[in-house]
Amino acid sequence: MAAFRTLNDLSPAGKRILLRADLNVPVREGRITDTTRIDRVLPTVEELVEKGGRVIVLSHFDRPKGRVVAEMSLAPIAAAMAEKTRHTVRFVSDCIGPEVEHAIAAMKDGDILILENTRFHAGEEKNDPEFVASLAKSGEIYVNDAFSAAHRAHASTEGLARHLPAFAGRLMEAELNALSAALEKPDHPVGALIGGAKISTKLDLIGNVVNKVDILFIGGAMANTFLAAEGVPVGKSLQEAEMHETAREIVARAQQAGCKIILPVDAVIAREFREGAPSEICPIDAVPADAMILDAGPRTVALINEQLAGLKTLVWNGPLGAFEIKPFDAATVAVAREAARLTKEGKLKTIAGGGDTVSALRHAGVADQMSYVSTAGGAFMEWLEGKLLPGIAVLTDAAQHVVPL
Ligand SMILES: Nc1ncnc2c1ncn2[C@@H]1O[C@H](COP(=O)(O)OP(=O)(O)O)[C@@H](O)[C@H]1O
Ligand SMILES: O=C(OP(=O)(O)O)[C@H](O)COP(=O)(O)O
Repeated sequence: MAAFRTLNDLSPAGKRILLRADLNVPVREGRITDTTRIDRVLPTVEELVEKGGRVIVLSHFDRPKGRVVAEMSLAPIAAAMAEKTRHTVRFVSDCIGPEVEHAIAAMKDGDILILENTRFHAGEEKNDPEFVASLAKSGEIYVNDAFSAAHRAHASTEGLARHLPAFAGRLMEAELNALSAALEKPDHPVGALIGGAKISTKLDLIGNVVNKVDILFIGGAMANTFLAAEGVPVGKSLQEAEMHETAREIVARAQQAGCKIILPVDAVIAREFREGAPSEICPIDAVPADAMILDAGPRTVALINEQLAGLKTLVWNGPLGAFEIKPFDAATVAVAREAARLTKEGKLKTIAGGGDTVSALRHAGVADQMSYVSTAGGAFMEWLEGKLLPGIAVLTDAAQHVVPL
Protein backbone atom coordinates (compact mmCIF):
# COMPACT_ATOMS: atom_id res chain seq x y z
CA MET A 1 0.00 0.00 0.00
CA ALA A 2 1.24 3.51 -0.78
CA ALA A 3 2.62 5.31 2.26
CA PHE A 4 1.02 8.48 3.50
CA ARG A 5 1.11 10.52 6.65
CA THR A 6 -1.47 9.75 9.32
CA LEU A 7 -2.62 11.35 12.58
CA ASN A 8 0.47 9.77 14.17
CA ASP A 9 2.55 12.30 12.22
CA LEU A 10 0.50 15.34 13.20
CA SER A 11 0.50 17.75 16.19
CA PRO A 12 -3.05 19.15 16.18
CA ALA A 13 -2.85 21.39 19.29
CA GLY A 14 -3.93 24.94 18.50
CA LYS A 15 -4.18 24.22 14.77
CA ARG A 16 -7.11 24.80 12.42
CA ILE A 17 -7.65 21.41 10.80
CA LEU A 18 -9.82 21.02 7.69
CA LEU A 19 -11.23 17.51 8.01
CA ARG A 20 -12.89 16.05 4.89
CA ALA A 21 -15.51 13.59 6.10
CA ASP A 22 -18.19 11.80 4.09
CA LEU A 23 -21.44 12.76 5.81
CA ASN A 24 -23.48 11.67 2.78
CA VAL A 25 -25.74 9.50 4.92
CA PRO A 26 -28.97 7.85 3.76
CA VAL A 27 -31.95 10.13 4.43
CA ARG A 28 -35.62 9.39 3.86
CA GLU A 29 -38.39 11.95 4.22
CA GLY A 30 -35.94 14.28 5.94
CA ARG A 31 -34.80 11.69 8.51
CA ILE A 32 -31.40 10.03 8.69
CA THR A 33 -31.93 6.29 8.30
CA ASP A 34 -28.37 5.16 8.95
CA THR A 35 -25.62 6.96 10.90
CA THR A 36 -22.73 4.59 10.09
CA ARG A 37 -20.73 7.24 8.21
CA ILE A 38 -21.09 9.67 11.16
CA ASP A 39 -20.19 6.97 13.70
CA ARG A 40 -17.12 5.85 11.80
CA VAL A 41 -15.62 9.32 11.33
CA LEU A 42 -16.25 10.46 14.92
CA PRO A 43 -13.11 8.79 16.38
CA THR A 44 -10.96 10.94 14.06
CA VAL A 45 -12.86 14.12 14.99
CA GLU A 46 -12.60 13.33 18.71
CA GLU A 47 -8.94 12.38 18.59
CA LEU A 48 -8.12 15.70 16.92
CA VAL A 49 -10.16 17.86 19.31
CA GLU A 50 -8.99 15.93 22.38
CA LYS A 51 -5.43 16.72 21.32
CA GLY A 52 -6.39 20.43 21.23
CA GLY A 53 -7.11 20.85 17.53
CA ARG A 54 -9.81 23.13 16.07
CA VAL A 55 -11.66 20.86 13.70
CA ILE A 56 -13.48 22.25 10.69
CA VAL A 57 -15.49 19.51 8.99
CA LEU A 58 -16.13 19.57 5.24
CA SER A 59 -18.45 17.21 3.41
CA HIS A 60 -20.77 16.90 0.45
CA PHE A 61 -24.31 15.63 0.75
CA ASP A 62 -26.22 14.20 -2.20
CA ARG A 63 -25.84 15.76 -5.64
CA PRO A 64 -27.05 19.41 -5.66
CA LYS A 65 -24.91 20.11 -8.77
CA GLY A 66 -23.44 23.45 -7.69
CA ARG A 67 -26.70 25.01 -6.49
CA VAL A 68 -28.10 25.62 -3.02
CA VAL A 69 -30.84 23.02 -2.49
CA ALA A 70 -32.49 23.41 0.92
CA GLU A 71 -33.25 19.67 1.28
CA MET A 72 -29.57 18.92 0.72
CA SER A 73 -28.32 21.03 3.62
CA LEU A 74 -25.87 19.38 6.00
CA ALA A 75 -27.57 21.15 8.97
CA PRO A 76 -29.60 18.10 10.15
CA ILE A 77 -26.57 15.87 9.78
CA ALA A 78 -24.46 18.32 11.79
CA ALA A 79 -27.17 18.19 14.47
CA ALA A 80 -27.05 14.39 14.49
CA MET A 81 -23.28 14.49 14.86
CA ALA A 82 -23.54 17.02 17.71
CA GLU A 83 -25.81 14.61 19.59
CA LYS A 84 -23.16 11.89 19.42
CA THR A 85 -20.27 13.83 20.96
CA ARG A 86 -19.75 15.70 24.22
CA HIS A 87 -17.67 18.33 22.37
CA THR A 88 -19.15 21.62 21.19
CA VAL A 89 -20.32 21.45 17.57
CA ARG A 90 -21.35 24.52 15.58
CA PHE A 91 -22.69 24.73 12.05
CA VAL A 92 -22.23 27.46 9.46
CA SER A 93 -24.56 27.70 6.47
CA ASP A 94 -21.79 28.02 3.87
CA CYS A 95 -18.36 26.48 3.42
CA ILE A 96 -16.53 29.65 2.29
CA GLY A 97 -17.01 33.39 2.83
CA PRO A 98 -17.33 35.92 5.64
CA GLU A 99 -19.67 33.89 7.86
CA VAL A 100 -17.16 31.04 7.84
CA GLU A 101 -14.27 33.43 8.55
CA HIS A 102 -16.08 34.87 11.60
CA ALA A 103 -16.95 31.44 12.96
CA ILE A 104 -13.38 30.25 12.56
CA ALA A 105 -11.98 33.37 14.23
CA ALA A 106 -14.21 32.60 17.23
CA MET A 107 -13.07 28.96 17.52
CA LYS A 108 -11.18 27.74 20.55
CA ASP A 109 -8.95 24.70 20.89
CA GLY A 110 -11.14 21.60 21.04
CA ASP A 111 -14.07 23.14 19.10
CA ILE A 112 -15.79 21.49 16.14
CA LEU A 113 -17.28 23.48 13.27
CA ILE A 114 -19.26 21.80 10.50
CA LEU A 115 -19.54 23.70 7.24
CA GLU A 116 -22.39 23.55 4.74
CA ASN A 117 -22.46 21.13 1.77
CA THR A 118 -19.38 21.74 -0.39
CA ARG A 119 -21.40 20.77 -3.52
CA PHE A 120 -23.54 23.92 -3.14
CA HIS A 121 -20.60 25.53 -5.00
CA ALA A 122 -19.91 24.49 -8.61
CA GLY A 123 -16.16 24.81 -7.87
CA GLU A 124 -16.26 21.70 -5.68
CA GLU A 125 -16.87 19.10 -8.40
CA LYS A 126 -14.80 21.07 -10.93
CA ASN A 127 -11.88 21.08 -8.48
CA ASP A 128 -11.66 24.78 -9.34
CA PRO A 129 -8.37 26.32 -8.06
CA GLU A 130 -10.13 29.50 -6.86
CA PHE A 131 -12.62 27.48 -4.84
CA VAL A 132 -9.81 25.31 -3.47
CA ALA A 133 -7.98 28.49 -2.40
CA SER A 134 -11.14 29.80 -0.66
CA LEU A 135 -11.54 26.53 1.26
CA ALA A 136 -7.83 26.32 2.08
CA LYS A 137 -7.92 29.78 3.74
CA SER A 138 -9.89 28.23 6.61
CA GLY A 139 -7.25 25.72 7.68
CA GLU A 140 -3.58 25.12 8.35
CA ILE A 141 -3.74 21.33 8.01
CA TYR A 142 -5.86 19.01 5.86
CA VAL A 143 -7.01 15.57 6.99
CA ASN A 144 -8.91 13.34 4.57
CA ASP A 145 -11.10 10.75 6.27
CA ALA A 146 -13.56 10.35 3.41
CA PHE A 147 -12.48 7.06 1.85
CA SER A 148 -15.97 6.69 0.41
CA ALA A 149 -15.49 9.89 -1.64
CA ALA A 150 -11.81 9.28 -2.50
CA HIS A 151 -12.72 8.26 -6.06
CA ARG A 152 -13.82 11.85 -6.72
CA ALA A 153 -11.12 14.38 -7.73
CA HIS A 154 -13.01 17.30 -6.19
CA ALA A 155 -11.79 20.44 -4.43
CA SER A 156 -12.34 19.11 -0.92
CA THR A 157 -11.16 15.54 -1.65
CA GLU A 158 -8.17 16.24 -3.90
CA GLY A 159 -7.45 19.93 -4.49
CA LEU A 160 -6.93 20.82 -0.83
CA ALA A 161 -4.22 18.18 -0.36
CA ARG A 162 -2.12 20.03 -2.91
CA HIS A 163 -2.17 23.22 -0.86
CA LEU A 164 -2.05 22.20 2.77
CA PRO A 165 0.03 19.66 4.67
CA ALA A 166 -2.14 16.58 4.14
CA PHE A 167 -2.80 13.52 6.30
CA ALA A 168 -5.04 10.45 6.21
CA GLY A 169 -7.60 10.16 9.01
CA ARG A 170 -8.18 7.05 11.11
CA LEU A 171 -11.15 5.84 9.06
CA MET A 172 -9.24 6.20 5.79
CA GLU A 173 -6.39 4.17 7.31
CA ALA A 174 -8.71 1.52 8.75
CA GLU A 175 -10.64 1.09 5.49
CA LEU A 176 -7.50 0.63 3.42
CA ASN A 177 -5.97 -1.79 5.91
CA ALA A 178 -9.14 -3.88 6.17
CA LEU A 179 -9.80 -4.00 2.43
CA SER A 180 -6.17 -4.86 1.66
CA ALA A 181 -6.18 -7.65 4.23
CA ALA A 182 -9.46 -9.08 2.90
CA LEU A 183 -9.10 -8.61 -0.82
CA GLU A 184 -5.49 -8.22 -1.97
CA LYS A 185 -5.34 -11.97 -2.67
CA PRO A 186 -8.97 -13.09 -2.45
CA ASP A 187 -9.88 -16.78 -2.44
CA HIS A 188 -11.60 -17.75 -5.70
CA PRO A 189 -14.26 -18.14 -6.91
CA VAL A 190 -14.99 -14.47 -6.26
CA GLY A 191 -18.44 -13.04 -6.90
CA ALA A 192 -19.41 -9.37 -7.12
CA LEU A 193 -22.95 -8.20 -6.56
CA ILE A 194 -23.58 -4.75 -7.97
CA GLY A 195 -26.94 -3.10 -7.67
CA GLY A 196 -28.28 0.27 -6.60
CA ALA A 197 -29.19 3.29 -8.62
CA LYS A 198 -25.97 5.20 -9.43
CA ILE A 199 -25.89 3.74 -12.92
CA SER A 200 -23.67 5.99 -15.01
CA THR A 201 -21.11 6.65 -12.27
CA LYS A 202 -20.72 2.95 -11.51
CA LEU A 203 -21.14 1.36 -14.92
CA ASP A 204 -17.58 1.98 -16.09
CA LEU A 205 -16.10 0.35 -13.04
CA ILE A 206 -18.10 -2.82 -13.69
CA GLY A 207 -16.19 -3.12 -16.97
CA ASN A 208 -12.96 -3.54 -15.04
CA VAL A 209 -14.37 -5.59 -12.19
CA VAL A 210 -15.15 -8.39 -14.71
CA ASN A 211 -11.39 -8.99 -14.92
CA LYS A 212 -11.16 -9.57 -11.17
CA VAL A 213 -14.19 -11.71 -10.40
CA ASP A 214 -15.59 -15.05 -11.58
CA ILE A 215 -19.29 -14.19 -11.32
CA LEU A 216 -20.99 -10.81 -11.53
CA PHE A 217 -24.54 -10.49 -10.23
CA ILE A 218 -26.22 -7.33 -11.46
CA GLY A 219 -29.30 -6.11 -9.64
CA GLY A 220 -31.19 -2.97 -8.74
CA ALA A 221 -31.75 -0.21 -11.27
CA MET A 222 -28.31 -1.07 -12.67
CA ALA A 223 -29.77 -4.36 -13.99
CA ASN A 224 -32.60 -2.51 -15.75
CA THR A 225 -30.04 -0.76 -17.95
CA PHE A 226 -28.42 -4.09 -18.91
CA LEU A 227 -31.82 -5.69 -19.59
CA ALA A 228 -33.00 -2.77 -21.74
CA ALA A 229 -29.65 -2.83 -23.58
CA GLU A 230 -30.41 -6.44 -24.52
CA GLY A 231 -33.84 -5.44 -25.81
CA VAL A 232 -35.84 -6.65 -22.80
CA PRO A 233 -38.70 -4.17 -22.21
CA VAL A 234 -38.43 -2.62 -18.72
CA GLY A 235 -41.53 -0.38 -18.82
CA LYS A 236 -41.14 2.75 -16.67
CA SER A 237 -38.23 1.32 -14.65
CA LEU A 238 -35.31 3.53 -13.66
CA GLN A 239 -32.56 2.99 -16.23
CA GLU A 240 -30.21 5.04 -18.43
CA ALA A 241 -30.80 4.68 -22.16
CA GLU A 242 -27.56 6.51 -23.02
CA MET A 243 -25.59 3.77 -21.24
CA HIS A 244 -26.91 0.85 -23.34
CA GLU A 245 -23.85 0.71 -25.57
CA THR A 246 -21.55 0.66 -22.52
CA ALA A 247 -23.64 -2.10 -20.97
CA ARG A 248 -23.33 -4.22 -24.13
CA GLU A 249 -19.55 -3.64 -24.19
CA ILE A 250 -19.33 -4.79 -20.57
CA VAL A 251 -21.20 -8.02 -21.37
CA ALA A 252 -18.77 -8.65 -24.25
CA ARG A 253 -15.77 -7.90 -22.03
CA ALA A 254 -17.09 -10.25 -19.34
CA GLN A 255 -17.41 -13.04 -21.91
CA GLN A 256 -13.79 -12.50 -22.99
CA ALA A 257 -12.61 -12.48 -19.38
CA GLY A 258 -14.52 -15.68 -18.53
CA CYS A 259 -16.70 -13.84 -16.01
CA LYS A 260 -20.27 -15.12 -15.82
CA ILE A 261 -22.91 -12.37 -15.64
CA ILE A 262 -26.17 -13.08 -13.84
CA LEU A 263 -29.10 -10.74 -14.45
CA PRO A 264 -32.55 -10.96 -12.84
CA VAL A 265 -34.86 -13.60 -14.32
CA ASP A 266 -37.97 -12.24 -12.62
CA ALA A 267 -39.01 -9.01 -10.96
CA VAL A 268 -41.31 -7.41 -8.43
CA ILE A 269 -43.17 -4.68 -10.28
CA ALA A 270 -45.55 -1.88 -9.36
CA ARG A 271 -47.24 1.05 -11.09
CA GLU A 272 -46.26 3.46 -8.32
CA PHE A 273 -43.28 3.74 -6.01
CA ARG A 274 -44.93 4.22 -2.64
CA GLU A 275 -45.62 2.27 0.55
CA GLY A 276 -48.62 -0.01 0.10
CA ALA A 277 -48.77 0.31 -3.71
CA PRO A 278 -50.10 -2.94 -5.25
CA SER A 279 -47.20 -5.05 -6.55
CA GLU A 280 -46.84 -8.32 -8.42
CA ILE A 281 -44.15 -10.76 -9.50
CA CYS A 282 -43.55 -11.35 -13.20
CA PRO A 283 -40.97 -13.01 -15.44
CA ILE A 284 -38.32 -10.52 -16.54
CA ASP A 285 -39.52 -10.54 -20.15
CA ALA A 286 -43.11 -9.72 -19.17
CA VAL A 287 -42.82 -6.26 -17.57
CA PRO A 288 -45.82 -4.18 -18.76
CA ALA A 289 -45.13 -0.81 -20.35
CA ASP A 290 -46.80 1.11 -17.50
CA ALA A 291 -45.00 -0.76 -14.67
CA MET A 292 -41.57 -0.44 -13.08
CA ILE A 293 -39.17 -3.03 -11.70
CA LEU A 294 -38.59 -2.25 -8.04
CA ASP A 295 -37.02 -5.49 -6.83
CA ALA A 296 -35.64 -8.81 -8.03
CA GLY A 297 -38.15 -11.65 -7.86
CA PRO A 298 -37.97 -14.92 -5.88
CA ARG A 299 -36.52 -17.00 -8.76
CA THR A 300 -33.66 -14.49 -9.06
CA VAL A 301 -33.05 -14.69 -5.31
CA ALA A 302 -32.94 -18.50 -5.51
CA LEU A 303 -30.50 -18.29 -8.43
CA ILE A 304 -28.18 -15.87 -6.62
CA ASN A 305 -28.30 -17.81 -3.35
CA GLU A 306 -27.54 -21.06 -5.16
CA GLN A 307 -24.47 -19.43 -6.75
CA LEU A 308 -23.32 -17.96 -3.42
CA ALA A 309 -22.90 -21.49 -2.08
CA GLY A 310 -20.15 -22.10 -4.65
CA LEU A 311 -18.21 -18.91 -3.87
CA LYS A 312 -15.32 -18.28 -1.49
CA THR A 313 -15.50 -14.47 -1.61
CA LEU A 314 -18.36 -12.03 -2.23
CA VAL A 315 -18.01 -8.28 -2.71
CA TRP A 316 -21.27 -6.36 -2.63
CA ASN A 317 -22.25 -2.81 -3.45
CA GLY A 318 -25.76 -1.65 -4.14
CA PRO A 319 -29.11 -3.08 -3.03
CA LEU A 320 -31.02 -5.46 -5.30
CA GLY A 321 -34.15 -3.36 -5.10
CA ALA A 322 -35.67 -0.16 -3.75
CA PHE A 323 -35.35 -1.65 -0.25
CA GLU A 324 -36.45 1.49 1.61
CA ILE A 325 -40.09 0.70 0.81
CA LYS A 326 -41.74 -2.65 1.53
CA PRO A 327 -42.16 -5.12 -0.15
CA PHE A 328 -39.27 -4.05 -2.42
CA ASP A 329 -36.74 -5.01 0.26
CA ALA A 330 -37.37 -8.76 -0.03
CA ALA A 331 -34.59 -9.75 -2.46
CA THR A 332 -31.93 -7.64 -0.71
CA VAL A 333 -32.93 -9.03 2.69
CA ALA A 334 -33.00 -12.66 1.49
CA VAL A 335 -29.61 -12.49 -0.23
CA ALA A 336 -28.07 -10.57 2.69
CA ARG A 337 -29.26 -13.23 5.14
CA GLU A 338 -27.92 -16.07 2.99
CA ALA A 339 -24.54 -14.31 2.62
CA ALA A 340 -24.51 -13.82 6.41
CA ARG A 341 -25.33 -17.49 7.03
CA LEU A 342 -22.53 -18.71 4.74
CA THR A 343 -20.14 -16.17 6.26
CA LYS A 344 -20.98 -17.30 9.82
CA GLU A 345 -20.37 -20.91 8.83
CA GLY A 346 -16.92 -19.90 7.56
CA LYS A 347 -17.75 -20.90 3.97
CA LEU A 348 -17.78 -17.39 2.47
CA LYS A 349 -15.94 -14.13 3.05
CA THR A 350 -18.37 -11.26 2.46
CA ILE A 351 -17.16 -7.70 2.05
CA ALA A 352 -19.95 -5.20 1.52
CA GLY A 353 -19.95 -1.42 1.25
CA GLY A 354 -21.80 1.74 0.28
CA GLY A 355 -24.00 4.22 2.14
CA ASP A 356 -27.29 2.58 1.17
CA THR A 357 -25.89 -0.95 1.15
CA VAL A 358 -24.86 -0.65 4.80
CA SER A 359 -28.31 0.72 5.57
CA ALA A 360 -29.89 -2.25 3.71
CA LEU A 361 -27.74 -4.76 5.60
CA ARG A 362 -28.78 -3.20 8.89
CA HIS A 363 -32.40 -3.37 7.76
CA ALA A 364 -31.83 -7.10 7.11
CA GLY A 365 -30.30 -7.38 10.60
CA VAL A 366 -26.99 -8.77 9.34
CA ALA A 367 -24.60 -5.79 9.07
CA ASP A 368 -22.52 -7.21 11.95
CA GLN A 369 -22.38 -10.66 10.37
CA MET A 370 -20.37 -9.70 7.30
CA SER A 371 -16.59 -10.24 7.17
CA TYR A 372 -16.13 -6.50 6.67
CA VAL A 373 -18.46 -3.60 6.03
CA SER A 374 -16.99 -0.56 4.32
CA THR A 375 -18.47 2.92 4.42
CA ALA A 376 -17.60 3.10 0.71
CA GLY A 377 -19.43 1.77 -2.34
CA GLY A 378 -18.12 3.24 -5.59
CA ALA A 379 -14.72 4.06 -4.05
CA PHE A 380 -14.40 0.53 -2.71
CA MET A 381 -15.20 -0.97 -6.13
CA GLU A 382 -12.72 1.35 -7.86
CA TRP A 383 -10.11 0.38 -5.29
CA LEU A 384 -10.93 -3.27 -6.09
CA GLU A 385 -10.28 -2.59 -9.78
CA GLY A 386 -6.73 -1.71 -8.73
CA LYS A 387 -7.09 2.02 -9.33
CA LEU A 388 -5.15 4.52 -7.22
CA LEU A 389 -8.00 6.77 -6.13
CA PRO A 390 -7.36 10.52 -6.64
CA GLY A 391 -8.11 11.38 -3.01
CA ILE A 392 -5.53 8.82 -1.89
CA ALA A 393 -2.92 9.43 -4.60
CA VAL A 394 -2.71 13.06 -3.58
CA LEU A 395 -2.13 12.14 0.07
CA THR A 396 0.80 10.05 -1.07
CA ASP A 397 2.12 12.95 -3.20
CA ALA A 398 1.48 15.36 -0.38
CA ALA A 399 3.90 13.45 1.79
CA GLN A 400 6.63 14.75 -0.51
CA HIS A 401 5.66 18.29 -1.50
CA VAL A 402 3.08 20.92 -0.62
CA VAL A 403 2.45 23.73 -3.10
CA PRO A 404 2.08 27.03 -1.24
CA LEU A 405 -1.03 29.03 -2.13
N1 LIG B 1 -35.08 -1.23 -9.21
C1 LIG B 1 -34.82 -0.07 -8.59
N2 LIG B 1 -35.48 1.05 -8.93
C2 LIG B 1 -35.22 2.23 -8.30
N3 LIG B 1 -34.29 2.39 -7.34
C3 LIG B 1 -33.60 1.31 -6.97
C4 LIG B 1 -33.81 0.04 -7.57
N4 LIG B 1 -32.96 -0.84 -6.97
C5 LIG B 1 -32.26 -0.15 -6.07
N5 LIG B 1 -32.62 1.14 -6.05
C6 LIG B 1 -32.13 2.23 -5.18
O1 LIG B 1 -30.71 2.28 -5.19
C7 LIG B 1 -30.31 3.08 -4.09
C8 LIG B 1 -28.93 2.72 -3.64
O2 LIG B 1 -28.01 2.82 -4.70
P1 LIG B 1 -26.49 3.31 -4.53
O3 LIG B 1 -26.45 4.72 -4.08
O4 LIG B 1 -25.82 2.98 -5.82
O5 LIG B 1 -25.96 2.35 -3.35
P2 LIG B 1 -24.79 2.62 -2.26
O6 LIG B 1 -25.12 3.92 -1.57
O7 LIG B 1 -24.85 1.45 -1.34
O8 LIG B 1 -23.51 2.70 -3.03
C9 LIG B 1 -31.36 2.85 -3.03
O9 LIG B 1 -31.87 4.11 -2.61
C10 LIG B 1 -32.45 2.00 -3.73
O10 LIG B 1 -33.77 2.44 -3.47
O1 LIG C 1 -22.32 7.84 -1.19
C1 LIG C 1 -21.25 7.81 -1.77
O2 LIG C 1 -20.86 6.78 -2.54
P1 LIG C 1 -21.59 5.33 -2.66
O3 LIG C 1 -23.02 5.55 -3.15
O4 LIG C 1 -20.76 4.64 -3.68
O5 LIG C 1 -21.55 4.66 -1.32
C2 LIG C 1 -20.21 8.90 -1.64
O6 LIG C 1 -20.62 9.86 -0.70
C3 LIG C 1 -19.91 9.54 -3.00
O7 LIG C 1 -21.06 10.21 -3.47
P2 LIG C 1 -21.20 10.53 -5.06
O8 LIG C 1 -21.37 9.20 -5.76
O9 LIG C 1 -22.41 11.42 -5.17
O10 LIG C 1 -19.91 11.21 -5.48
